[in-house]
Amino acid sequence: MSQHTVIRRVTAPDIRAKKGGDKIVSLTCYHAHTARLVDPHMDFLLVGDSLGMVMHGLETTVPVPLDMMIMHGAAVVRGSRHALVVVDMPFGSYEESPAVAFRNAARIMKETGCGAVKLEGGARMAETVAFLTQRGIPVMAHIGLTPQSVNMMGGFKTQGRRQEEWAAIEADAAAVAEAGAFSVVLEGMAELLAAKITRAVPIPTIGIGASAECDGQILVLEDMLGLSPTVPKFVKKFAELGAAIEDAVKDYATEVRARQFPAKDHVYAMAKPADEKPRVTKMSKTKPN
Ligand SMILES: Nc1nc(=O)c2c([nH]1)NC[C@@H]1CN(c3ccc(C(=O)N[C@@H](CCC(=O)O)C(=O)O)cc3)CN21
Ligand SMILES: CC(C)C(=O)C(=O)O
Ligand SMILES: [Mg+2]
Repeated sequence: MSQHTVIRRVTAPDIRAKKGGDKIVSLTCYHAHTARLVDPHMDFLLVGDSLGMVMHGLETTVPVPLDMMIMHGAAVVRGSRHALVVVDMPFGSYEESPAVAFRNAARIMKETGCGAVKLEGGARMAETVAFLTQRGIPVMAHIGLTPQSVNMMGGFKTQGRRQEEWAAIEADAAAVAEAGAFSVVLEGMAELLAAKITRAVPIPTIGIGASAECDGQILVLEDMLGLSPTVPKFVKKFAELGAAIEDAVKDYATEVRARQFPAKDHVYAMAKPADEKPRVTKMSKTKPN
């Protein structure tokens, strides 16, 4: 074998094949440097439209433009090499018709190099899911709490906590599976409903606020790292990076004001007269990619 082992990226069919097997693990990822760190440990990376809220300070995902998804999607593809990259289709880029959805999904695939797209909606989007998958675009569906419908739901509200809501959500899951989605995100729904859907559909379910009964799990990276100012109840913080960043920033400010930084190690001396070649300054690398 050569020194550089060729790593084949995870594909949408690889994820599909995990139904009922090993857990599928994923996180959202919005840019290249976090992708590099997260990628080796994930089955897929989602460039979620939550990036509009998390990275750009928007109040909902509704205003997120297609170009924003493409710019961050391309960065995540460049920063990763193992995991499947899935890019969210933003509000307004796919609902109008299957043809519009195909045009925009194709742009996302061509301009980012991602391996699949995700869109929100169940039965009402099934025709579009079929249209895209029949034309070469793997689709992850997303049902339950669908944040792009926040203005119809009257807030980010947990779904399926009353039995009478179940039939419609179960029908959504069945419809996107039948239409050819390779997996489906179940967001913000009662545990018993997520369990029932996971048993019923032939494609893997990816839970967020939907219990451990799903075939896989996803969280927003910044939420589990402790970087988001507020998080939904379903988030567990695996680190407190917000506090760590604040500590580092305070230390920097203190040292600059105390004239302790920059110190000797951080400054350039004059070139010696004998030096002919101009010196090339390289940024130090912490880890080879
Ligand atoms: N940072 C971040 N994390 C997310 O998980 C996330 C986003 N942003 N933006 C897009 C959607 C919106 N999401 C949200 C946002 C808020 C709640 C929330 O406040 N839930 C309430 C329960 C509300 C109810 O059931 O009535 C909670 O207490 O957790 C849930 C999901 C999930 N997604
Ligand atoms: C929360 C996940 C599933 C998502 O759609 C996003 O981050 O936009
Ligand atoms: Mg999303």
